[in-house]
Amino acid sequence: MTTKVFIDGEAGTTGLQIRDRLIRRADIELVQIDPDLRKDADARKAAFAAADVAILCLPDAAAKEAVALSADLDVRIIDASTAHRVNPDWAFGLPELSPDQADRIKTARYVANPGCYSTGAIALLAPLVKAGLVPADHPISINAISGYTGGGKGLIADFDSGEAPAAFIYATGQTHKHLPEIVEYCGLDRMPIFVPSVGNFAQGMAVQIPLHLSDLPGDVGMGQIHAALARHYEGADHIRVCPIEDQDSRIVPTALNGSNDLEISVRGDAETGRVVLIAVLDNLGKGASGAAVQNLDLMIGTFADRDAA
Ligand SMILES: NC(=O)C1=CN([C@@H]2O[C@H](COP(=O)(O)OP(=O)(O)OC[C@H]3O[C@@H](n4cnc5c(N)ncnc54)[C@H](OP(=O)(O)O)[C@@H]3O)[C@@H](O)[C@H]2O)C=CC1
Ligand SMILES: CC(=O)N[C@@H](CCC(=O)OP(=O)(O)O)C(=O)O
Repeated sequence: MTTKVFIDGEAGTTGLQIRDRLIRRADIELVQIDPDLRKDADARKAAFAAADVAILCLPDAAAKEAVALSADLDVRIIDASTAHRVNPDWAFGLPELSPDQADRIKTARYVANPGCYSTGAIALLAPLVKAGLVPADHPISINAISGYTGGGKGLIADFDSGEAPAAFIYATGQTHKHLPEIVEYCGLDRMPIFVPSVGNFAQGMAVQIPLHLSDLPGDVGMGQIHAALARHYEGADHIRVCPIEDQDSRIVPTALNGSNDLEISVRGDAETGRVVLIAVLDNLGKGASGAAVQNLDLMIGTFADRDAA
């Protein structure tokens, strides 16, 4: 039996990539909508009614509207937007967050995909806070560089037209929309300082968290930080922790483009405890479309279980 999937916002940056990932799959049937009616409430409601799962690749307001439109229908939702990420009625779509998170996603009606920067920051920090190595109130700084597709059609147009500078730093006012989900799912009591930037490359990103280990309680070493992360992600299909022996190779934000993978490096000087944790991922892969398909696959597993029962 095929699963019927409606991608609401299919013509956008995230939607197109999800479509590319699903179009050739024999177990998926895409529910199509007339492109001219893509913002028409009745046409979208009919598409929701025809689908088993809908993936929302829309601005926040349109995503909320989609949830209202489909509330009384038998359709499960994956939302790529920021609208529902810290809503307790939604499962957070990072299956590697904890041992039971994948099961939560499998059975949820509503799944909220993490943001691209958040995926990197949470992957780096949440296991360390949970292990008690980084206190919840520790002063955390997060620096990141993203490819310009992270800004959707608008930013892509700026770079395509040559109007954008080679790189820029933004959101320095500390109100970036990913901060609430980073605080929530890392288990932090204190808002980090977050400094994102964009470079003149289409996709890929690196998220960096510097740590002075001497500021952490106890006598935490770089090896302990690496071991805690390696233990947390042991057996994960899409998150790898690089060997600690590699301290010299360049870290390249575009290295995982086209994949649904995320790679963690623990770099620094073990002697002085000046360490930087780095996550590399494709903002359109594990940071958006790849993650949505990973969550869809978990949810389809639920359908398969139900059909087999
Ligand atoms: N790009 C990225 O790296 C990531 C994006 N996201 C999130 O995914 C969502 C989509 O982002 P992205 O793909 O980048 O954005 P885009 O701007 O590239 O695409 C958004 C799409 O939604 C459509 N749309 C807008 N309003 C409506 C509406 N009311 N009804 C139906 N369709 C509508 C747009 O159509 P039209 O152009 O015709 O207006 C467009 O096709 C956003 O919430 C974004 O924050 C999440 C993770 C990463
Ligand atoms: C480069 C760029 O502009 N990036 C976007 C975040 C991309 C992303 O993850 O978007 P969602 O949170 O909507 O999922 C930004 O900083 O707003």
